[in-house]
Amino acid sequence: MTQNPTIFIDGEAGTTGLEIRERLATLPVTLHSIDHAHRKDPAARKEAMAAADLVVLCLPDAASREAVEMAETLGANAPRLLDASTAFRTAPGWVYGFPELSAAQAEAISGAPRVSNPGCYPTGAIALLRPLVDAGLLSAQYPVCINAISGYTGGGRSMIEAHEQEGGPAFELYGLGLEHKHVPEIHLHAGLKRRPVFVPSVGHFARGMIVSIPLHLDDLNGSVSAEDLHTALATRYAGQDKVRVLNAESTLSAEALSGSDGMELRVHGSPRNRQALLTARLDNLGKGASGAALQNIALMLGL
Ligand SMILES: NC(=O)C1=CN([C@@H]2O[C@H](COP(=O)(O)OP(=O)(O)OC[C@H]3O[C@@H](n4cnc5c(N)ncnc54)[C@H](OP(=O)(O)O)[C@@H]3O)[C@@H](O)[C@H]2O)C=CC1
Ligand SMILES: CC(=O)N[C@@H](CCC(=O)OP(=O)(O)O)C(=O)O
Repeated sequence: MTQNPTIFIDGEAGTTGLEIRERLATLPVTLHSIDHAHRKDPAARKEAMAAADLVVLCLPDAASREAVEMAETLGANAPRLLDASTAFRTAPGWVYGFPELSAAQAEAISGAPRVSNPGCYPTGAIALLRPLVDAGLLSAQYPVCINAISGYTGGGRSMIEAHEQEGGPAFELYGLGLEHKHVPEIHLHAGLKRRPVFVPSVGHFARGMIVSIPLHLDDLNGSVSAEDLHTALATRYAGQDKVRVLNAESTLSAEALSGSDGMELRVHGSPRNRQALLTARLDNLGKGASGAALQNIALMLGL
């Protein structure tokens, strides 16, 4: 009988780490944990890395970079890495962990030594934009503007405490310097040549997310209709179980997919006014983080 692969989650006690640990119960893997008191002890972490086939990093960016350096010191015994932080999502040598990105991406992830798990907002934005750029419907030079709202769990432990203990704001825009850490990732993996404007916001609800992108149809390539955009998305994601392309709605609630690892894409529009609105709805902790991590773990370990 062959042994189950061993996984170590560095940052297991954090928001993302805990969610991944819960989901791992559905896979034939052995989880190697370290005592909570030693969770930041370099020697204990290095030992756990050496014992693992795959290390999942659920750490802040700086700690993630240090963890990668630590894994490198193991030389030939270095485990494969899946990083949940923002640190390596546009870095050379890392494969972007969005299996639905293109026909070849799932295979690239399954063979990669280092995979970066996508950000929550980029998951929605890239899923909407990339197939339209690839199909030639949306020019890579289009001045894309992306609006998004997230549940407060997206801000990790400190934001969760602020909302649950002090009662956070009902709704707030942030990232108003237009330099949010997710913009480079969206810019690169959506295939855009022009840097998109990204306006995130957070609401006083735990989990859920909507990413929305308005488009002027007359500024797209050719005489494109909202239906053409829907068809391009439906064709790209046909047969995918996590990403579904659905019909337009008149209202969308951000919390509807809370607890799910799926994502819903829609194209809304006014044919009369030649305007469209692309939307992606997901759980920021599901397909936006831990659900995607589980897909990548299963691909990397051939499970
Ligand atoms: N929340 C979300 O929606 C998403 C988060 N992510 C990414 O996942 C990563 C973790 O985020 P999140 O889970 O929300 O954050 P949390 O703050 O909830 O958790 C981070 C965890 O890492 C631990 N930690 C911090 N520094 C070190 C260190 N030097 N060595 C070992 N452990 C350390 C923390 O311990 P302690 O609390 O004791 O300091 C904590 O357990 C981030 O990079 C984030 O960008 C990715 C997708 C979505
Ligand atoms: C609401 C909120 O604060 N969201 C976070 C994004 C979620 C996150 O930190 O995770 P990833 O970068 O790994 O996706 C933010 O805007 O910084």
